[in-house]
Amino acid sequence: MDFTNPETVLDLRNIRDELVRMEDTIIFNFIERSRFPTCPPVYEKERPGLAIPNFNGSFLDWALLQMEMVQSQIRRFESPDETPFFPDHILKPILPSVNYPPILAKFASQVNYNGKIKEIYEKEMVPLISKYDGDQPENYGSVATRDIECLNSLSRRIHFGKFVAEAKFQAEEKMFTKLIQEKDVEGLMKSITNSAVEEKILHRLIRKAEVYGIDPTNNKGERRITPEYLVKIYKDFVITITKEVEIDYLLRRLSD
Ligand SMILES: C=C(O[C@@H]1C=C(C(=O)O)C=C[C@H]1O)C(=O)O
Repeated sequence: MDFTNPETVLDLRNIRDELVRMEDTIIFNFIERSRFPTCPPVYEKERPGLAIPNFNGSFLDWALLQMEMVQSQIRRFESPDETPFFPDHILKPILPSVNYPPILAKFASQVNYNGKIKEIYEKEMVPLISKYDGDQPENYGSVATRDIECLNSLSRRIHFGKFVAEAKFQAEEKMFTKLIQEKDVEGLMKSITNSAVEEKILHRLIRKAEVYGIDPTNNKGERRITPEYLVKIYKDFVITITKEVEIDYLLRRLSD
């Protein structure tokens, strides 16, 4: 997949191959996060002892914002597959523009589900992937660093739904145009859903969690990530929100 060559990006086989590859990134980021407890103060706004001057947000919010401000200056968010959590705060790149050819509709950057992704990650995923429910102040920096890696990999995977939607729209433009004009959300959901692909993903995740999630030298049988939790995260959140992105993108597509 080469973002300077739109044909390679809008080939659904290439997109699905990239989604498979992203599974490994997400699983290994979860494994790294699973070394630490939940550390609730990291996610609390204006937590006493963690208060950051002149900033209204949590310790994680502050760390994520700083990271995005730095990475925006090295051109990260020029890439069509990167979506910021703080779009109003990214800075002008210090590198010359790559001038990627247009791949998605002009409104694509407005389809941003990072607020929802971050809320679900903090409330639903962190309790499932953390070592235990507890606090470890000496590791707040490590926890925020791991969380940022998890959030970025989840965001890229879920917002790939825009490429999936564009590829599907171009492959069946007449059918999707009718559904969009009729604002038939149910019909759109039915048309974009491929249950066989989803089932294959969930079965593969179980195998990957069984293989990656256990230290073969660990004779206590301790797991670093459970297959059940990984399937729940993908089924209830990752795939579900990816399809919301697809529908949102398609409902706007005729405005391009
Ligand atoms: C991503 C696609 O669209 C839908 C979403 C999927 C997912 O998020 O994994 C998988 C299949 C489809 O139901 C696709 O068709 O590959």
